[in-house]
Amino acid sequence: MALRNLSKLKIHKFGIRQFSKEANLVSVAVNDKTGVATLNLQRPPVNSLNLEILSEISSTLTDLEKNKTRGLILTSKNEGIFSAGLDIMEMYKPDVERMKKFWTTLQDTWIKLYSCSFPSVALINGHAPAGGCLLALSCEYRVMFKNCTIGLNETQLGIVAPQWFISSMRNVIGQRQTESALTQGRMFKTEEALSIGMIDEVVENNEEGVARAAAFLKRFERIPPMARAMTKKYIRKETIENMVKNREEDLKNFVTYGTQPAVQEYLGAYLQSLKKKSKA
Ligand SMILES: CCCCCCCC/C=C\CC(=O)SCCNC(=O)CCNC(=O)[C@H](O)C(C)(C)COP(=O)(O)OP(=O)(O)OC[C@H]1O[C@@H](n2cnc3c(N)ncnc32)[C@H](O)[C@@H]1OP(=O)(O)O
Repeated sequence: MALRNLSKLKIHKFGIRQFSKEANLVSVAVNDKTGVATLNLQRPPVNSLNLEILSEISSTLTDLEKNKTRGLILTSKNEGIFSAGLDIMEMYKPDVERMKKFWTTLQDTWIKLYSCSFPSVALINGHAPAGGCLLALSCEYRVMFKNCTIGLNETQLGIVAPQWFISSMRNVIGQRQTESALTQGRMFKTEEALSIGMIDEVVENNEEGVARAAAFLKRFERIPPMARAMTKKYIRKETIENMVKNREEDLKNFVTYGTQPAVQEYLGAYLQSLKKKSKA
């Protein structure tokens, strides 16, 4: 078994090892035979990404890296919603200190996921707008349920996706499709996402999704992990370096832009529309 730091793991029945740490907004199960970790997002109702869940994702990624995980399946416990993206409550009428911590943690999480040495698959078992789409795009492969939507819809909310969100999409679907998608804030249905290469496979249900994700990860079984990881690092280097170089400025922009009255008004109206929809 390639896993190290076993003090953090406890062995469960059926050959699944589970992190024993008190993480309640995510759960992690590591398959004892394959070394593949499944990271479940579990913040009902919609897995919106607030400071706490991002901190848990971030620390879990650190643990997986230390434990020499052989692969990651990132998915949701709430079938029907992969993640509703950033928790708008973190941006609406914010406490600026928390807002800064929130954004810094999002940056850290993205850096860890985007640059992780192990292969990663997003099993998108529900809608994946905005920040949810970012998480999926940061993985190396995407398997998605039918009848869901995915995309960076920020412009529809009156906000602007940061450069590193844009690069994450451009690196998957190319410049032209990204420009068209982002300027419209377009959400793609599963089949549309497949046709432009935003996702790689469509599945009917969780069982099939897990099998397809595992099949992708199995491709690397005979590839020396070091060579694989270094190759990924070289390919993603420029995108990561650009983000890291500009992260202070990115944080400043987020706070300056996010606290502007016009942006707050848009966010408030958007929150209202979401709440009205859920009450209708
Ligand atoms: C501040 C400006 C800074 C500038 C740069 C910032 C760049 C930021 C980059 C990314 C931004 C984001 O990620 S913003 C989030 C964008 N997300 C969305 O637009 C998705 C919104 N949600 C939905 O479309 C739907 O909820 C869903 C399709 C994901 C699920 O639909 P469903 O019908 O199942 O659920 P409800 O719509 O009834 O929602 C239930 C419940 O959750 C609340 N909710 C939903 N999404 C969010 C969210 N992202 N943040 C906070 N809260 C959310 C919704 O209001 C309902 O609440 P109530 O039960 O209280 O009514």
